[in-house]
Amino acid sequence: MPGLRFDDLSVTVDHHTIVRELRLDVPDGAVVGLVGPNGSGKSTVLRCVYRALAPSGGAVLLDSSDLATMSLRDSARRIAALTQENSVDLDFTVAEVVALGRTPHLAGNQPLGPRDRALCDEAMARLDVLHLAERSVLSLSGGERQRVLIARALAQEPEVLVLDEPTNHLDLRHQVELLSLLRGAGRTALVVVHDLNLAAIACDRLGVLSGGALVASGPPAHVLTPELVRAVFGVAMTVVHHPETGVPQLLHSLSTMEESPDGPRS
Ligand SMILES: Nc1ncnc2c1ncn2[C@@H]1O[C@H](COP(=O)(O)OP(=O)(O)OP(=O)(O)O)[C@@H](O)[C@H]1O
Repeated sequence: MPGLRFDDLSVTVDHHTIVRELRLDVPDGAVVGLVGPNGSGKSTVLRCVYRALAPSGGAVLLDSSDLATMSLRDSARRIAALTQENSVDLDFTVAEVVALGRTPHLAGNQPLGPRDRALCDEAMARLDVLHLAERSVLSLSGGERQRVLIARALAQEPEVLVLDEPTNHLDLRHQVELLSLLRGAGRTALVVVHDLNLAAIACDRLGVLSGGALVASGPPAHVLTPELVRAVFGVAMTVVHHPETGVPQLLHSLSTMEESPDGPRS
């Protein structure tokens, strides 16, 4: 079961509590989705995993060890992140950006070895960017860049993948390919997903955040009820089940928006 564990994690910034006593497990090999409205604390939780933020209370445990007790280099070897802040503003080639994923495994200025190169090539092939290897990342489309950054995370060979909205910018085929890859990789992953239907397909379990607190967690079929979606997102949805897989999917129409006291929201 060890993987990632949030042990009463709290984050307070400027006397404002953004994440409140989060208890959630991401079991070894499982894909867990974090969902919730804008500003509910999802990215903040991820930041504590890739250590851009330190918890104000509680801890994040990796294989039962508190991340705060590990060196940054050690956790960087074990955890790869695709973040909202990831930027590729420098004029690097795709191959160079993906190679950065190997940095935590290399000593000093040690160059890439044959195994490092093979891992980078494999990651680029899996994300369908191998043909772009020599292109400048500055010349790529948004979806191509996103795939390059995910390839970099995979090339790192992490124990845990932390992905903040990985399907952003991706077209339908690349969304499906990425989610299949995540499902098939057998790698522990914590993923922020806005699209509840994609989350239901891709994740073994979901954690629902609202106002910084975990309000539900469990398999998508247990969590994604019309009542929960209405309470957390303020939208009335119809839940149907995929005829072959049984996975829940949410249907909505604009007429199902909750009415505000002033009338329907525009
Ligand atoms: N450094 C900070 N100082 C003050 N407030 C912050 C800081 N970082 C985050 N917040 C606030 O904490 C809340 C949670 O932010 P967070 O980015 O974790 O939300 P989120 O669920 O990922 O949102 P979204 O779906 O919009 O990406 C927001 O209201 C945000 O404005």
